[in-house]
Amino acid sequence: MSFFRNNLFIVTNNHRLRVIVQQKTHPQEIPVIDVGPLRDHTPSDTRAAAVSQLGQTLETVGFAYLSGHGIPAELVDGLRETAIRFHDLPEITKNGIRINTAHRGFIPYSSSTLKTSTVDNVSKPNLSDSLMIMHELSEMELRERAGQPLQGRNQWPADVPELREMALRYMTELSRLGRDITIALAEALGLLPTWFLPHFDCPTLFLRLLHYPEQERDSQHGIGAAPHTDYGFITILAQDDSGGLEVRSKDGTWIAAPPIPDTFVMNVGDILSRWSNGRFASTPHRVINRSGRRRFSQPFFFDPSMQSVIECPSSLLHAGDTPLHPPVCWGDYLMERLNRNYTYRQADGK
Ligand SMILES: O=C(O)CCC(=O)C(=O)O
Ligand SMILES: [Fe+2]
Repeated sequence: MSFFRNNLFIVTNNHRLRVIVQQKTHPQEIPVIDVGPLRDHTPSDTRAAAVSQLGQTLETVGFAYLSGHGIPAELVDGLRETAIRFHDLPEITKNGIRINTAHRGFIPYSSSTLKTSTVDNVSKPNLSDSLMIMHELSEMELRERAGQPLQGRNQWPADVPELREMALRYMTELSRLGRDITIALAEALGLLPTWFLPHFDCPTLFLRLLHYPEQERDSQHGIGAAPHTDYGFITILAQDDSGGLEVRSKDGTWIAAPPIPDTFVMNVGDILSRWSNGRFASTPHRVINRSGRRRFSQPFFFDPSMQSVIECPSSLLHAGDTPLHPPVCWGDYLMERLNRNYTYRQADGK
């Protein structure tokens, strides 16, 4: 169908149907937004313009490239190189830090399937493996939060000791960026700039160091990441130069989101979409590694505190409207999804 929709047909004078293939490039679809002005919180015209551009893009596309973010390239590339050293370790070593019940550690192939995907009926596992790192807790926090979901120790690989410091620095820097964006999102919604902040007192952070194996370029078998939306608030992604990330546009076509140097790809997750009563779009995306080599990416998920109750602010509703969703506790919402999508959390291991 999309072939007929996307192309122009003309009947030539010898009655042959000629197809003028219209290369569907979408140069404007995922804009690059300079978030430099968002780092300074004092009101200014440039700040207001960046807030408005971010808001409009997230309402329509749900995805944006962020430039001017101030995160050193040396840190982004350094983390990727360190992640590659981890993925190069023997399988037996990586399996020594297999994912724990606090959702931290190595996730081998075939252990995550997006069964809760609202996009596709997905049953095949994703073709990737990864190291999952979450917010790091001090000894005191570990004691205080003992027994609570997702509050445990990260599992650091002893054979790549530099990974710990690098990943923690990366999470600190990206949390700073996440916070600046959170303030801007409140402003874009017409709320007080600080409106979301109390919900991020103990943010739920995920840094996933993903590796997609080499696949034949035109392989029909296996997809790196099946079409899905992210569960949470916002995702800030760095990817290597392989390409392969695709975003579903409103008309159903898949558009490429290739890497652009010195930018991150940012997208809205389901809980932000829900919080904004559907105003911000949680857009489906997928990964197909057609590069003919391994692909590495590092999504950072910036999410609320586990206890946070997500309820659409009444000022976002027009008179007489009711919210699209009832209030939900973020921690409950998240655990329901993790329990269904990760085989290691299921008693039968399936
Ligand atoms: O690897 C990528 O580029 C995207 C990964 C992704 O969509 C995810 O982990 O949710
Ligand atoms: Fe995703």
